[in-house]
Amino acid sequence: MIFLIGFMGSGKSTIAKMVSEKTNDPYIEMDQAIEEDEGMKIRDMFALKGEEYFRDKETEFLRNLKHDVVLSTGGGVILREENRVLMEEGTVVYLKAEWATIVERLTGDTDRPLWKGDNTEKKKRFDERLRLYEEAADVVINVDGKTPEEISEEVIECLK
Ligand SMILES: Nc1ncnc2c1ncn2[C@@H]1O[C@H](COP(=O)(O)OP(=O)(O)OP(=O)(O)O)[C@@H](O)[C@H]1O
Ligand SMILES: O=C(O)C1=C[C@@H](O)[C@@H](O)[C@H](O)C1
Ligand SMILES: [Mg+2]
Repeated sequence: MIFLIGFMGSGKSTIAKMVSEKTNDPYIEMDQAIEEDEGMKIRDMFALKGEEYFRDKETEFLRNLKHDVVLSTGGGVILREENRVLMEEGTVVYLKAEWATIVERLTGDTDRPLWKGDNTEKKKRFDERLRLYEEAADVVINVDGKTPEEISEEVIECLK
C-alpha cells in the first residue's frame, strides 16, 4: 500500500497515476472515491454537511481500505490522528512542495474548497500542516523543480 500525502497542489494525483502505471498497482483517488460514495462533490459536502462530515468519510474510507493500491489522499488526511495511525499499514510518501510552488500551481483555482481567502490565510494552513505531514511520512520527497517523471521514479525507488 502506498499513501501519497501532501498539500493541495503538491502533485499527489499526478504522481499516484504515474506510479500506478509503472507498478501496475491499482490507483485510487480518495477524494473522488468519497464523492462517488456520497453522490456529491466535496465542495457541496463542505457547504451542505460541513467539513467534519467530510473528515468522517475520509476516516471511514481508510478504515475500509483492503486491497493493495496506490492511494492519492486528500490534502487534509493528516489532520486526524486516527488517519495517521491507519496509514501506518503502508508506506507513506510525502510530496513536499515549497509554498511558492503551490501558489504557482493553484493560482486561479476555484475547485478546491479550502483553497480560498487571501494568501495569508492559505499560507497559515500550509504552515500549520507541515509538521503533520512530516510526522506521518515514512519518506519525504522534495518536488520543487522536478518533473512528474523524476518524482514518480523517486517514489518507486524508495519502495524497493
Ligand atoms: N512535478 C510537477 N511539475 C509541474 N506541475 C506539476 C507537477 N506535479 C503536478 N503538477 C501540476 O500541478 C497541479 C496540481 O497537481 P495535482 O492535481 O496532481 O496535485 P494534488 O496534490 O493531487 O492536489 P489536490 O490535493 O488538490 O488534489 C496540476 O495542474 C498538475 O498538472
Ligand atoms: O487540504 C484539504 O483539507 C483538502 C484537500 C482536498 O484534497 C480535499 O480532500 C478537500 O478539499 C480538503
Ligand atoms: Mg489530487
